[in-house]
Amino acid sequence: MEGIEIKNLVKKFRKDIVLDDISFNIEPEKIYGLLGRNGAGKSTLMNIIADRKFSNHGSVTLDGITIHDNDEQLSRIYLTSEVDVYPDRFKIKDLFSWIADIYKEFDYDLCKKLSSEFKLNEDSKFGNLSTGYNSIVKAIVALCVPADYIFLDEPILGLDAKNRDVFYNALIQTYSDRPRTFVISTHIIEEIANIISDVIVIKDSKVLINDSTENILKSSYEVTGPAAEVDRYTEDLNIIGSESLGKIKSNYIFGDLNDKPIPDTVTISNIDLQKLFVNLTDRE
Ligand SMILES: Nc1ncnc2c1ncn2[C@@H]1O[C@H](COP(=O)(O)OP(=O)(O)OP(=O)(O)O)[C@@H](O)[C@H]1O
Repeated sequence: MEGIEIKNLVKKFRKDIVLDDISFNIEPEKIYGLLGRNGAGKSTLMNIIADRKFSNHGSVTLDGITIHDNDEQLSRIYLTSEVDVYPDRFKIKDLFSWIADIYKEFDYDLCKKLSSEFKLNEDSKFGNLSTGYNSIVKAIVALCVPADYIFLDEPILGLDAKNRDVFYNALIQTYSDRPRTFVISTHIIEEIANIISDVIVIKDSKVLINDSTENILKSSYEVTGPAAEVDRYTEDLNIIGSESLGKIKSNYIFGDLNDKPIPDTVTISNIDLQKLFVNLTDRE
């Protein structure tokens, strides 16, 4: 199989099972949103895929070959670090040249271009960067390394609205210039909904969803109307949440609608990814 294949992965911290026998694939040339509540296991999963943390069981392969202790396969995977791996005293411009020396095909031109778009002061020392600029430096590096599978762990943490826009545009541009896979974990779902081609949702230590954004949105509905009629229409459906305002009720559905005739008083509309996520991950 082409791409990253995660098979029967188990990760425990002492007795806590963070990832419970999960299996799924990450395909070439797609932009994934990796979603999950705080503590769901997104960072842990990305660190295992990048071979920085070990699993208790299971395997991760890239194009059918194990990534574990395999430098050749690992050179095709890049994960932005949540811990600060760069020396504090490094000036940003020296940091960029240093990284360009390590990665022979590092896109130095793009790096310089992004640095200017983000108005990054390359004379600053890494250790003195603000939270936002710390994220920006890591994101710039991630967009310029020559890897085929790039994992960005909360890349927009601390970025202001303008710089989040710069980041999204840079991502779209570099992807269209050189399609490769990006896996982005974030809590700001409404902003990436239009960028990601696919969505992975982790809940209760399992992969709840791994599907195209298009398919997911096509199967997500809000059914609104008088409570009794809404409940009657949706009784056989996969209700993931509901809201009421007086006698009017909305039931949120994920999955197929039934063939029953839709009552005149009931309206059905699609819901956005953010609303779907909140309802799906809110349930016990
Ligand atoms: N080194 C560790 N030792 C013990 N428990 C850990 C360790 N690392 C992570 N955990 C636990 O594993 C779970 C998953 O953590 P992880 O950081 O992967 O979640 P996340 O989905 O990235 O969360 P967030 O969105 O809050 O960043 C959490 O309950 C966390 O406390």
